[in-house]
Amino acid sequence: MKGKRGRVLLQAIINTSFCTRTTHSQSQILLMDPSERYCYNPTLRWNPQVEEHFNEAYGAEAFARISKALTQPSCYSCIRVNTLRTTTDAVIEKILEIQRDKRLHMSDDVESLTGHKHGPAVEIPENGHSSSTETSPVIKCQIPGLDYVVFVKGSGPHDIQYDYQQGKPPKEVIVSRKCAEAVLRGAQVYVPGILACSAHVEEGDVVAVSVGVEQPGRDGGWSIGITRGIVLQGLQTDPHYLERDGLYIGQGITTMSRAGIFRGLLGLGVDMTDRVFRLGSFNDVLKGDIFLQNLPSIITAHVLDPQEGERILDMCAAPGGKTTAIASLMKDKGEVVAVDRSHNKVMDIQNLAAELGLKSIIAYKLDALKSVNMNNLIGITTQECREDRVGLSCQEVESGSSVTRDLSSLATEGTEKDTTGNKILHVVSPVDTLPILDKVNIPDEEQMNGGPYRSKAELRKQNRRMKNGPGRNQSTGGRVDKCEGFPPNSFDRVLLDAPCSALGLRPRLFTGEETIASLRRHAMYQKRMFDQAVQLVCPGGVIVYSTCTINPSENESLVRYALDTYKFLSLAQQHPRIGGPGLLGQCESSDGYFEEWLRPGEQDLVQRFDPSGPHDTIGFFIAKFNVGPKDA
Ligand SMILES: C[S@@+](CC[C@H](N)C(=O)[O-])C[C@H]1O[C@@H](n2cnc3c(N)ncnc32)[C@H](O)[C@@H]1O
Repeated sequence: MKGKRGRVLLQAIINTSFCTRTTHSQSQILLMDPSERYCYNPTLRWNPQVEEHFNEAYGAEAFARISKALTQPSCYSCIRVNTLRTTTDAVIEKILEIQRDKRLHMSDDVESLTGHKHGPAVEIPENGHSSSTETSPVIKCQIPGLDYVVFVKGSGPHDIQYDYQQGKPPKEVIVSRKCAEAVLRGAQVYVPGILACSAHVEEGDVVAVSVGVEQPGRDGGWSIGITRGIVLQGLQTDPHYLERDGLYIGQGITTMSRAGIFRGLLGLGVDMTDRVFRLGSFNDVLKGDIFLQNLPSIITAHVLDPQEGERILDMCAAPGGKTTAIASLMKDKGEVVAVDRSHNKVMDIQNLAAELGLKSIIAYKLDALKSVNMNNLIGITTQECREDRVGLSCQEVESGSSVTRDLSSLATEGTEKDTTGNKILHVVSPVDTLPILDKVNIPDEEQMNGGPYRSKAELRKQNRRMKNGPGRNQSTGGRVDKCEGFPPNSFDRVLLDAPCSALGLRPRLFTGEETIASLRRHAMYQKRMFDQAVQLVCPGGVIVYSTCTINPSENESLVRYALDTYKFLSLAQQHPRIGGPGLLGQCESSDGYFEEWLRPGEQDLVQRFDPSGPHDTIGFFIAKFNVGPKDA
C-alpha cells in the first residue's frame, strides 16, 4: 500500500514536471480559488506545427477563437425525422410530451433563450425560422425542402455548483475524452467511459465529472496516463490532478458503487443531473422514427438530390447516417449501395437501415479505393439498370457494349497482362497532378467477345447479383457481404463522404493527433477515392464530395495554406469528365457552405465559417460535381 501511494506521489511529481500546460506552482495551487478548478474552460491541444500553420493562416486571435469554439457543442440537437414512418409534427409533439413528462429542460430552456451567467447563449439563427416557434425548445426547420429536420434547443455553458469546500474536494469520476465529448452533446456516462473514481463512492453519491485528456508525453507523443480503476483522493497527488483544472463537464448521481463500476462492463454509471451544456438525450427515444444527425450531413444528402428509382453509391457509408438520409429522400424506391471497408461498420449500416425500415439499402464490405472493377464488365450500367427495372430490354447489358465503349475515354491499352491473362489498362490522367487510377485490369478482348458461353439465364443471374449483391439484403440477417467492385458508369449519383480529420466537428477536446503529414495523407486518400467515384458515375450523373475540415480553402488569401481540399477541387475541375473545354460537366464548390447549387430561397442553408455560430459543425466542406457526357 505504501509502495502504491509512493508511486502515485511520484507520478504526480512527474506529471507536474513534464506537463507543459502546468503553470501553477505548489503554493499557487493551495491558494487557488477552487472555482477556477471546478469549471469548464478547456484549451484545445494541437500538434505544434499544425497550430503554427493555422495561426499563420487565420491569425493567432482568430485561430484561438476557432479552437475555443471547437471545445463547445452546438446549442441544439438536430434530428432527422423518418418521414416514411411518421410526420415531423408528430415527432415534435412526442418530444414535447417526453420533455413534459420528464420535466426536462423546460425551465432551463427559457433561461437559455434569455442569456447565461457564464457567457452569451448561442442561438439558432433566425433566418429561415418562423418567429412563432422562436420561444419553443423544439423547432421545425423552416427552410424549403428541409421540413423533416427538427432542432431541439439546448443551452450553456452553465455554472455548476460543485459540492466542494476548501480542503474538502467533491467525490468525483474521470471519464474518457470520447465519453466526455458525448456527454457534452447530451449523453449519459456509461461504465466503459469511466477511467477513475474517488474512494468510497456508493450508489446514489453525487460526483463531479471531469475528463482525462491526452497530454504531451516525454517521448514526444501524447498519452492519457490514467490507469483504469485508479482511486482518486481529490488531492494534488491524484494522477493528472493539475491537468484537469477547468475540465469539469458537470455532476451526476452514481448508479452503482465504485466496485460495481470497475467490475462491470456495461450500463449507466453516472446519471448526469447537472451539465455545463444541456442538450436533450435521444438515446432510445422514438427509435426508428428519428435519427440524430448533424445538419451538414443532412444537407449533404439534400445536395446530392437523389431521385426515386435511381441507383446511388455511398462510398464510405458507415454508420449509414447519410445512406439512410438518401434512401429516405428517394422514398425507399430505387437502390442505395452503401460500402465501407470495415465488417462491423457494414453491420452498423445494416442495423440502422433495418431500424429505420429502409429496404432500398444494400450494404457491402468493400475498400472504396477498389470500387471500380473492370474485370466484371458483364455488369449493368445505370441506364440499363433503370430500364431493367421498368421491364425494358437488357440487350446492351448482356453484350457489355456500353461499358466497353465508355472505357475508351478513360484508358489506353498496354500490352502487359495480369496473372489471370487480362490485359492491363493504363489509365492516363490529363491532369498529371490528379492521380487517376494507375493500373486497372480489364478482361481480354477474346474473353469479352468470344469467351466461355453463358446462357441468357446465367447472364440475368449475374446482372441480378450486380444489382442486389451476392447474398441477402441487410434486413434479413447479420451477414456482411463482400463486393468485388462495380463496372464504370454503374451509378446515377455517387456520394463520397471521405474519411477525414473530422476537424470542424464539435465538441473536440483534443486535436493533437493530427499532424501536417496526416492532414496531407487524408487529402491524398480522398483524391484516390475521388478518382474511383468519377469512373463509377454515369454521364450526366452527380458526385457529391463531403468532408469535415477547418482547412482554409476558398478564401484567396488563404489558399496557399490549404492542406487539401482547395487544391484537390481545383484539380478535379480540370478532370475530363467534370470540367474542361467542350464538356458539359461543371464543378461547383463553395468552401463547404452549400451556396451555388442551392435552389432560390435555400440560401439560408449557407453556413459561413463562424466560430460563434450555433452549428454542430463549424467546418464542413461539400462540393457537387455534375459529370459531363464524355463525348460532348
Ligand atoms: C466520415 S465516415 C462516414 C460517415 C457516413 N458517411 C455517415 O454519414 O454516417 C468515413 C467512413 O469511411 C470508412 N472508410 C475509410 N477508409 C475506407 C476505404 N478505403 N473504403 C471504404 N470505407 C472506408 C470508415 O470506416 C468510416 O466509416
